[in-house]
Amino acid sequence: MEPIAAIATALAPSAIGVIRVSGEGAAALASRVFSPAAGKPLDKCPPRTMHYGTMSDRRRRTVDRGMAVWFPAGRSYTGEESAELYCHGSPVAMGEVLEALFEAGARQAGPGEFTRRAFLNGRMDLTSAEAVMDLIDAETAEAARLAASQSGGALGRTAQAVYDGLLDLSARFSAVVDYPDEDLEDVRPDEIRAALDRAEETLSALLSTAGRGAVMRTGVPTALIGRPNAGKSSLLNALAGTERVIVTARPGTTRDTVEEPVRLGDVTLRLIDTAGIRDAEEEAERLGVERSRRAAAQAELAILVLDGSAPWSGEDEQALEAASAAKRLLVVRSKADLPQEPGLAERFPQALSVSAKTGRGIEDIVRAVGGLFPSPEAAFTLTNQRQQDAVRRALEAVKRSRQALELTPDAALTDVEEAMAALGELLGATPREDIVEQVFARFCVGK
Ligand SMILES: Nc1nc2c(c(=O)[nH]1)N(C=O)[C@@H](CNc1ccc(C(=O)N[C@@H](CCC(=O)O)C(=O)O)cc1)CN2
Ligand SMILES: Nc1nc2c(ncn2[C@@H]2O[C@H](COP(=O)(O)OP(=O)(O)OP(=O)(O)O)[C@@H](O)[C@H]2O)c(=O)[nH]1
Ligand SMILES: [Mg+2]
Repeated sequence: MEPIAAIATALAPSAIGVIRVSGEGAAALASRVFSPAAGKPLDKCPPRTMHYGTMSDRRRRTVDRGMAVWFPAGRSYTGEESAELYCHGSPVAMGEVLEALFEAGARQAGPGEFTRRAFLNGRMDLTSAEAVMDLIDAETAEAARLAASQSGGALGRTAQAVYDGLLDLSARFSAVVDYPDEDLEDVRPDEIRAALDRAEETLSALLSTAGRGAVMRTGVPTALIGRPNAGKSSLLNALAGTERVIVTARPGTTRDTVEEPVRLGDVTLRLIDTAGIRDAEEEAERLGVERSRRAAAQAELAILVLDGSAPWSGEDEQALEAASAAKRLLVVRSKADLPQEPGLAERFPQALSVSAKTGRGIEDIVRAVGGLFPSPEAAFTLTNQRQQDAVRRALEAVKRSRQALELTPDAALTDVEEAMAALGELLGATPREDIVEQVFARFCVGK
């Protein structure tokens, strides 16, 4: 394809900046802008080796000294002939080098265009391409790890295995339907049933993780809920390891919700400190309490903070109710360094006992959160709506096929093809051609 070029690194003064070129004649094109110090032009140097030299602008004046490499077609990221120039990370100098590349025949690459070419050249499926983008955008270490695994094809392989199973099924099916006179090994209904059940199982497992990917990308929205003075703000500070929010001995200190990302073990929480829940008289506090309830309702996790040194009260009751609106609930008894109120432990035997003051029990919270949000298997985690939609459609079609099988096998085949089309979308493959190809390859019809 036509050569494209772009600055691949951030446009900010930095130690090194990389310019990338990909497409037909990329090496020769880069050779007109980069001259190796050793004398031989870059495209005559061995590929995939680094060379030191000078970079020139449009008028062949030296703008930088750096390194360059070229990759032959078939052995590069995009699959096309490519080159990379390693300049000093000066936005201005790199802009000049890029202009020179344009003058030599490249055009500016669009967003994601290198990866799109890698996909078009069959070097990765669509889920891997998406994972490359997810990795770059990852805000949490966990999300980065997931994306790295998926960019290597973990999710794609799972979807591909389901696709291959359905392809095999429909290929046999089609052969029977299209060539009824040929002596073909018949497709046994129980085999079909088993194959469809396997597909359904895997697709269900995939769908059950939907949403988890999105939560992980930015962290788990987590509301700290409790009555005034329970110790919510102190707990946030203890978990964050800094005095992020105001703590005072006066009940009703926190009014507005305050959010702070906190990494606990493998999981990043977006901790939301909230106003203590009670029947507030003053308007600002009342509005604050409303926000607390809303934060809990929208949270993936609520941490209910009960003052371990004080008896259960009606306000705790209200807080428990508010916290229960979250998807998950973790109960903690605070102020473990003070004499404890025995009634609370009886009422909530599972509650963790923590002290923001001494740090006792904080490790238990980290462990509990890790248990609530275990690192999902990359092969089964859908990270976006597109993937979710495609898998949901595939699953529905497989279920329909399973039902149709008992009555109208022809309809069952149509549904299998629909499931494949949905998975094909997920992977970026095209099913129809594959089916035809397999029918002839595997069954030698017409021999
Ligand atoms: N310098 C540089 N670093 C980079 C990239 C890049 O394009 N250039 N990448 C771009 O995003 C990422 C790495 N991805 C890459 C994937 C494949 C190949 C590649 O050349 N593959 C060949 C050779 C494999 C081998 O030697 O075993 C191939 O698959 O045939 C390069 C980078 C991150 N780091
Ligand atoms: N001894 C002891 N005191 C604590 C602990 N945690 C909080 N406190 C005290 O309890 C009081 C209230 O703490 P906060 O963290 O402000 O409580 P809160 O739940 O945020 O209260 P509001 O913002 O009013 O809803 C303060 O005087 C804290 O010093 C603890 O672990 N041990
Ligand atoms: Mg507070």
